[in-house]
Amino acid sequence: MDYLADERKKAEFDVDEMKIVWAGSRHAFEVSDRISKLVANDPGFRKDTRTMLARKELFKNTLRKAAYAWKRIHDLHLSEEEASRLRFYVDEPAYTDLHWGMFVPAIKGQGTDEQQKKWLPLAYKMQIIGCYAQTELGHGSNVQGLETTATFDPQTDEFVIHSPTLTSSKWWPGGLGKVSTHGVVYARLIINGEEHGIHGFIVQLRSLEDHLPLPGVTVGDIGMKFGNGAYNTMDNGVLRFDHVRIPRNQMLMRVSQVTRDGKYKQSDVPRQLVYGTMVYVRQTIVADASCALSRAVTIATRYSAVRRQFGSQNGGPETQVIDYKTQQNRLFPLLASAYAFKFVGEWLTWLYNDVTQRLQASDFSTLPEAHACTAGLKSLTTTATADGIEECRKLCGGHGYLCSSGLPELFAVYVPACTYEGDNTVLLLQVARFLMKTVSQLGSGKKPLGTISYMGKIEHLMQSRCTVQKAEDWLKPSQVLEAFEARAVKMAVSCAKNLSKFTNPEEGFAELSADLVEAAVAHCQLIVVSKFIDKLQQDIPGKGVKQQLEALCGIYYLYLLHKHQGDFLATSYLTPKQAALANDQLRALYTKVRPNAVALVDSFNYTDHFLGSILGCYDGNVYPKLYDAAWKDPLNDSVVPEGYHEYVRPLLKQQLHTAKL
Ligand SMILES: Cc1cc2nc3c(=O)[nH]c(=O)nc-3n(C[C@H](O)[C@H](O)[C@H](O)COP(=O)(O)OP(=O)(O)OC[C@H]3O[C@@H](n4cnc5c(N)ncnc54)[C@H](O)[C@@H]3O)c2cc1C
Repeated sequence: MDYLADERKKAEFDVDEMKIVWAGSRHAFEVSDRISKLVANDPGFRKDTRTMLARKELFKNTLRKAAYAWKRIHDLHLSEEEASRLRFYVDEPAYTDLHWGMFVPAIKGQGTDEQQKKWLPLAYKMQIIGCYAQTELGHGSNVQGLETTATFDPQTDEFVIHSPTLTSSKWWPGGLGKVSTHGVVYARLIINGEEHGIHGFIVQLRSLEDHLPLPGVTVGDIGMKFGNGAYNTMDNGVLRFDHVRIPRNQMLMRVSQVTRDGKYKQSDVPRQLVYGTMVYVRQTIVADASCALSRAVTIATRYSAVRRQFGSQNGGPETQVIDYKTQQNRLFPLLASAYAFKFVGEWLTWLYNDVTQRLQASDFSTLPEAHACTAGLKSLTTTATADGIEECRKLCGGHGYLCSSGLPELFAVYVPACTYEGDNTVLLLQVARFLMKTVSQLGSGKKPLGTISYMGKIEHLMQSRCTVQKAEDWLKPSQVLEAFEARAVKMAVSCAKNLSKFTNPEEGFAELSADLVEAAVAHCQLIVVSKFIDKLQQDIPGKGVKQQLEALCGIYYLYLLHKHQGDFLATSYLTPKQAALANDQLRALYTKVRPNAVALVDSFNYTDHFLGSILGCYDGNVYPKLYDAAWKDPLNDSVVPEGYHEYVRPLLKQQLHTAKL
């Protein structure tokens, strides 16, 4: 029986068409739909309660699943697109993620054609398994502080890779601890006693015969991480080198090279190419954010429609918690954010392709802007998603704290996204530097491009005032864009003015860094809002689909406007009355979205297998499932718990004796 059938009947739009919008195209929907069902119905991918497994068992289980996934991909002759969907739906953080997500892109982005020809076929066939070994015990964000050395030996035409200090130990690379045979290792290049900065080297770590570490290599796992199951399926590792020798041609030499006679030279390929890889990796992280958030929101929305508390009138049923305005005010902006992040992620994929094409034509004009924008969006979307998953847990009350809700695990797996591939605050500071540079160049005739082009309208934006007179005026895209642009410009200009008061700019940057981060956030929120609005300019078929997306877009920007109204008021763009009208419109949109909420999360098309949540199950039959699951807990495998007679009974006996009962 479908306990959410009545909710589904309320939908005012074509859910099947919305599924296609969410997937990106009909083709993408069909592939995703087919592969998600294939995974859900294959007993080899059964979801176990990972939290109940000890670490060794957990890891073994993950190895089995990842290997099984690999086998299925081969047996079924899946295309690369299908294979990547399969790995996604198997949903087990494993060495394969980093092999495909970091090791392969690093070789593609930084290896010469010859190096790619040699290493990529081995990596594609998984005859070697690779990790990405950059971070060390002593340094992560500050890459220039890495201490591992790669010293060129002209006698033997080799590099000697060495870890000179404890803090130079590689620390964190996923897949390194137990599985990888190779790594792209980042180290300081030294030739003839002279330093040439940090470079990547392909280093074999373990034997391809018996998988033992090669001489001079000390490697292991760094230990348990946050949560019990979660990211502990991954073998994040520690690695030390004791004068390990590798051939010269294993330095990744697309951008800079070391010749046979020990000369260091830049190749024809410009250094900026490395940014292309970063843009690629970060756009995948933004796509992951929309996925993780939509998953949490599905669980919280379905459960909020099932759960009833208070408000019974004349003996009727109690109120569904989704009908409380406070619940809507916490849940619907997250639902809207999931869609917003999806669309900005799609646009980032376009941006990556555009940047790649331009780079091939030696056009680097858009690269700094693309770099700042991917760094900022990675930061903005992962922070909002991590916070959003935790909010969804709270939206599910007590039951959200049970592992069977799927939310604790989702949170524990997701939250390191705020740290890996660049700490979110450090990334926002990079965006702020870019903003300050743009402001400083405004008078020079250099035209700001792409997502920063609004800075070209600085004179107008600095003077402009909001013209909203009634709540519905907040539905005009041009009005909304101007509000977000004016806020972003004014915050950036205010930072630039304050910075100019310092004689030492770096001192000023450090002192004002908290304000700079806020200006960067304002800029990034503008990007997300504008890409959502752009999406709505496209032809979107299907009854009511566009209207629902318009309502979600409105919720996204009006919620931000309400949350950050201090910014908008302080920059004098809005009056308090106009801010209040924005809030009135926001409430009206909640009412519009409410009957469609369950259908809007159905549009993500997640199987129960993928959701892994009793609270989020499609049929809404939550209570019997929770009750049954409780009895499967290992603690319930006998009536009297192990340890009771040993520890509790003697104490009890003692108490009974003293109390003379
Ligand atoms: C689950 C997980 C997987 C990972 N996988 C890999 C991997 O596969 N390969 C790999 O090489 N690495 C990996 N890492 C490491 C990761 O990339 C680093 O942890 C990350 O870059 C942050 O660096 P850090 O640890 O040095 O943090 P720190 O830079 O030490 O951050 C500590 C605090 O200092 C603040 N801070 C730092 N610098 C500044 C500044 N200039 N101004 C203001 N505040 C600052 C930060 O905001 C943060 O609050 C992984 C990490 C995790 C958690």
